[in-house]
Order: sequence, then C-alpha cells, then structure tokens
Amino acid sequence: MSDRPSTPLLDTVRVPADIRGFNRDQLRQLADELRAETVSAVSVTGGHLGAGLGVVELSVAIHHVFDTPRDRLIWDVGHQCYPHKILTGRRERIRTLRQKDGLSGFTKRDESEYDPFGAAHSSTSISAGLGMAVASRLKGEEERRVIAVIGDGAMSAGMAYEAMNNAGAMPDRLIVILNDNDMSIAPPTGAMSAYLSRLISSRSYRSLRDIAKQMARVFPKPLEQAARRAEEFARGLVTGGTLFEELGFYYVGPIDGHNLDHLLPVLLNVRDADQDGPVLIHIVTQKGKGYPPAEKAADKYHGVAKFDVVTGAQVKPAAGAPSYTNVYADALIAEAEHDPRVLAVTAAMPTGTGLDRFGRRFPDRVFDVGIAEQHAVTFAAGLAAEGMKPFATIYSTFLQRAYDQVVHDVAIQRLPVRFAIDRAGLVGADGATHMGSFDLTYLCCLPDFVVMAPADEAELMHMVATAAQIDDRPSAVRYPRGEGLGVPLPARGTPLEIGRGRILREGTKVAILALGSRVADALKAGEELTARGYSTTVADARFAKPIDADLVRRLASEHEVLITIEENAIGGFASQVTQLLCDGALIERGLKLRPMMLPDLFIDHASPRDQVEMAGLGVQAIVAKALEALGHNDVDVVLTTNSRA
Ligand SMILES: Cc1ncc(C[n+]2csc(CCOP(=O)(O)OP(=O)(O)O)c2C)c(N)n1
Ligand SMILES: CC(=O)[C@@H](O)[C@H](O)COP(=O)(O)O
Ligand SMILES: [Mg+2]
Repeated sequence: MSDRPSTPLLDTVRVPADIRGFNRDQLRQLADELRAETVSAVSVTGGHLGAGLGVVELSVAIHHVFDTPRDRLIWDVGHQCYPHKILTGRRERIRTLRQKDGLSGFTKRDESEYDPFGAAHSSTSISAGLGMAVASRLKGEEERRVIAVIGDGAMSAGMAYEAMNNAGAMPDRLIVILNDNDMSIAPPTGAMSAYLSRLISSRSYRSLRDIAKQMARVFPKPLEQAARRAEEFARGLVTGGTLFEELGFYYVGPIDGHNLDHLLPVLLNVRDADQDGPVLIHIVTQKGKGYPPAEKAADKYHGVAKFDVVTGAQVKPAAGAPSYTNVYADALIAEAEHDPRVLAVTAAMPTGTGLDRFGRRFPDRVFDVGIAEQHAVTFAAGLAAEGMKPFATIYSTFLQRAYDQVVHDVAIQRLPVRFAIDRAGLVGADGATHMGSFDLTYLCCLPDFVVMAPADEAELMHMVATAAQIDDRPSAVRYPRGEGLGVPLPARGTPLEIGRGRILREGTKVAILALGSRVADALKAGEELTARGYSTTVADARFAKPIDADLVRRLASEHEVLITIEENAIGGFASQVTQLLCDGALIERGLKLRPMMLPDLFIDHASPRDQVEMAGLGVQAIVAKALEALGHNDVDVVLTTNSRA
C-alpha cells in the first residue's frame, strides 16, 4: 500500500490521456492536487522542489493539450519534472525519487516513454527538440509536435543560442516554451536576463484578448472563437520585434504561466496552427509557486533536504566537519587577501561552489557568467593571459562541456588558469549525469597540466595555495562533494612541492597508492591488511599529474603488490602510474599491479556510501583486491578492524 495522500482527481489519473477530457475547473483542481502531492513527495525524499512547483499548471496544460508521449515533451535540465512524473504513470514511485533503485530526479529515457530525452545538464532541449522535429519530417510522420520547455537560466547558455540560430532558419515546427521565473539557482545574471525582464515589464502580461490578437497575427488559422473574433482587431497590430522574432521564431507572450485560462488557448492554437517554423511562447512563472516557505526563501527551495510540510523546516545534517566547498572558499579568500590578482569565476553556481562566500569578501573579484562553462573557461584564459590569477571554479561534471576551451584556449597556450573542480567523484542523489567521474582522465592526458586531489580539507588548503603559485602552466585541484574529515585547518595553505606524494603508513608486502577522496579508505584497508598479517604501506599521491615517479618506483620495487586507487574512470591517475611502470619494466619483474577505479558503467543515484560500494572502491573491496593479488581467491572479506567504507 502506498502512503500517499488521497486526492480525488489526481487519484483518477494514471496517464496523461486521462486528463485530455477534463474541463478547466477540473484542470485547476488537478493542478492544486498535483502541487500538494509534489510538496508531500519531496518532503520525504528531498530534491529539487522550487522549479517543479513553478511548472505545475504548465505540466497539466501541456499534457491536457498535447498527445504525449506521441508528441515529444522535453524538459530542459529536467529538475522541474516531478509534477510531470506524477502525471505520467510514476506517481506510485514518486517517493523513491533520487534513492537507490528509485526514480531519477531528472528525465530519463529508460525510465518512461514520456521522457523522450534525458537531461540534467542545462540548455540541451532546443537542440534535441529540433533534431526530433527534423527526424519526424524526414520519416514522413504526420503531426508529431515537439515541445521544449527551457528556463530563463538555461537560456543564458551558448547551446540555446546555437540551437535557436539553427531552428530559426529551418521550416520545422518546434514549440519552445520559455519558462521565465527570473531565477536560475541563484538570481540570474547577464544581459539576456536583463533583456527578458525588460521584455516583460515593457509589455506586462497579455490579457486574453491581447493574446488572441497576437495569435491571430502570428497564426493565419486561429482556431479559438476568441482568437477569431480578435483577428478583426488585430490587423495592423505591430508588437515590435523581439530578439526571438529576429532569430526567426514566432514569439507569443509574455503570458501568465500559472493562469490556465491563458495557457490553454495559447497551447491549443499553437498545437493546431499549420504554420511552418519554430514558435517561442514566453511564460512568466514564480519559482516555488504555491508553497509559502518556498516562495519566501531566497533560493525558492531550488534543492532541499527532507522537510516538514507545515513549517517548511528542512532536516539539518548533524553538525560535522566543514564541507570541502566552504574550505575551498576560505582557502581562496586567504590567497586573495595576499594577492590582488586572485579572482574567481563561476558558471551560475555561486552557492554550490562557495563563491558566494568569496564574493561577500571580494565582491569585485568574483564573476558569475551564467550557465556558460565554455565562456567561463575562455574568459579565465583571457584573464590569465593578462597576468591575473583566475580560479575557474566549476563542478567536474559541468566542466565536461568546456573541454575544447580547456585544451585549445588554456592548455595549448600554457595559460595559468587554476581549475577548482568541485563535486569530483561520486556525488550521490543526482546520479549518473552529475558524477565527477572523468576529470582526471580528461585533464591528465593534457601536456604540462598539474592535477591535484586532496586527501582531506587541510590538503585542499595547501593545494589552493599551490595553485595560486603556479604561474607558468594550467593547474587543477579536484575535490569531492560533502564534508571533509574534520582535520585541523591552518589559517592559510602552504604550497606543496609539485609532483611529490607522501607516505602515510609504512609496510613491506602490500602498497596502496591512493589519490584524493580514496586515501581515507586506503588507510583503513592498510590497517585491516596489516592486522591480517600483510604488512601494508599506504601513500597519498597528492598529484595525479605529474606523478611522484620516485615514490611510485619505490613502492613498486619494495612491495609484492601495488594497488592504485582513485574515484575516477579509466585513463586517469592509474594510467599515469602504469605508463611509468611499463616504461621502467617493473611490471615484467613480477610486480602485482592492481589499479582500482570507477567501473566502466554509469552509476545511478544512490547514497554516496552505496555508490562507493557499487563502484567497488570501499575498504572491503581494497582488502579483497590485495588478498586476491596475494593468491587468496574468492575471499569474502569481513573486516576485523573498525574500518568501514
Ligand atoms: C551545464 C550546466 N551547468 C550548470 C547546471 C546547474 N544548474 C541546474 S539548474 C540551474 C538553474 C536553471 O535555471 P532555469 O533554467 O531558469 O530553471 P529554474 O530552476 O529557474 O526553473 C543550474 C545553474 C546544469 N544543470 N547544467
Ligand atoms: C539541477 C542541478 O544541476 C543542480 O541543482 C545540482 O543538482 C546541484 O548539485 P549539488 O547539490 O551538488 O550542488
Ligand atoms: Mg529560471
């Protein structure tokens, strides 16, 4: 039995086809129930709330008007899709959101036919939608609509403009709904955001009559009675070209995205018009709409922990060690106090990266460039070319988008951009799309890059100080999501010798050379192995590139088994180590080398602890790996020490 609250209309909805015959009053009631159900579900799972609350009416309206899943509906980013999931056959599982084996927090193709395109990184919807529209035309399909819903924040990214530039010159019918809530995760920045605000304030909301007039002008075949009547008034009405019209879109709006009386006729008209070319419907909504604690919060409850529905109070984690993010911010502040050239760049993630903290201390030295990772990197390259010390502070997963900029604009020119890569490794509930699995691979292959990973938060401070001093080439420090280990912190980091690791525990038979977030578990595994009679050395590599060649050679020549371990996919740290050992022929001399890394699969949402186990990188897995190398096959490792993953 489900513990979901009973809701009279929502209970009758299993799939969107069930609401196609609803009248407006029923749709309004459905929207109210859907909002309450969304709040109730997220209160027990945590997750992205504010964005979904802002598109409740839109979700109802789209599924009422369009023939989903035959018509394709793409949610940009996908973090606003919980109401959509509830309406599309996933209500029974909605309280499993973001948990192991539960529903994803984003749209996902293999989860439902109502999710025709997966997302989680922003600003992909117009491109994907255009591809689908063109495919539909080429296949000769009849009347398949494609709808892309994109937020004002996502509209700040280059990909959205690349897609509009393409779509505006194509004959294909693509319906883009710009969901403008004047929010990104933080308040939006940039000239486009200011333009949208001006567009809204210069036109205010369209009245129904205004909308009808505008539609009559835009679409030659207005189907609604209201629109037909309004057509008479519409002749000669010139609304002035918006940027979108200049790009070849039919622009409709701005309209109140919470008002079904306005949304429904507009969507119906757009659905039935036989107009060629793309349409952009500009709707204005409120992030967090209808749930007072979210409406009042500065972040509109973008992402929340579990919370009390009545008060909105979120469950606070027990006070623990400071997060890597905050330690990074403090370390950067400490560097910036000593050097006015230290600057920080974020791509729309000021809170997630800790740069809001830095910005409170140095408001003129932090740059939020919007959801624009590619630009962020090349902007930082420009700063570095002029002698500044930019810290491009970007989540590992989002830096993927800017890879050519990292290679072409930074690395080839040896520009000393400092990459502070947050959320490196396993990230938990956001799942496969947000894993920081690849940064070591994609950075360590670049000539001359310095790549560091701290074993704890004090090490992070030292690595930030090291990066601040590296003036002749690019460098990166990658660190995990969440809390540090609670070690004492200096007021300011001390620069490290580049390419030098450190021994943390001396042994004779097994050596574990660990990087970054895996060092702590490596130490526990070393303790366990030693307790079992296999004297174990544990070393912290500190640098994934350049690796400490002396240390690696020493570990390889003095031990029977050498394990490397990192929270990254193949091609990262281990690849550097094996290359060195192959060159030195140490492997041929009988070394049992066992590289441990993330497995060759995309790891879905689960708790970080579960993910470490799923990845086979926990304490038990390390111990088992060593025992297997020593010839003990099929060992079922039960830890004898206090070591836990
Ligand atoms: C490429 C990329 N960079 C950063 C993010 C992090 N991110 C997720 S949602 C979001 C804000 C999106 O704002 P908007 O599109 O307006 O949606 P809203 O939350 O306001 O509904 C950001 C920056 C991301 N998902 N993808
Ligand atoms: C949707 C999105 O991309 C962000 O909201 C992301 O989920 C934030 O992740 P953190 O919680 O790790 O900051
Ligand atoms: Mg927004």
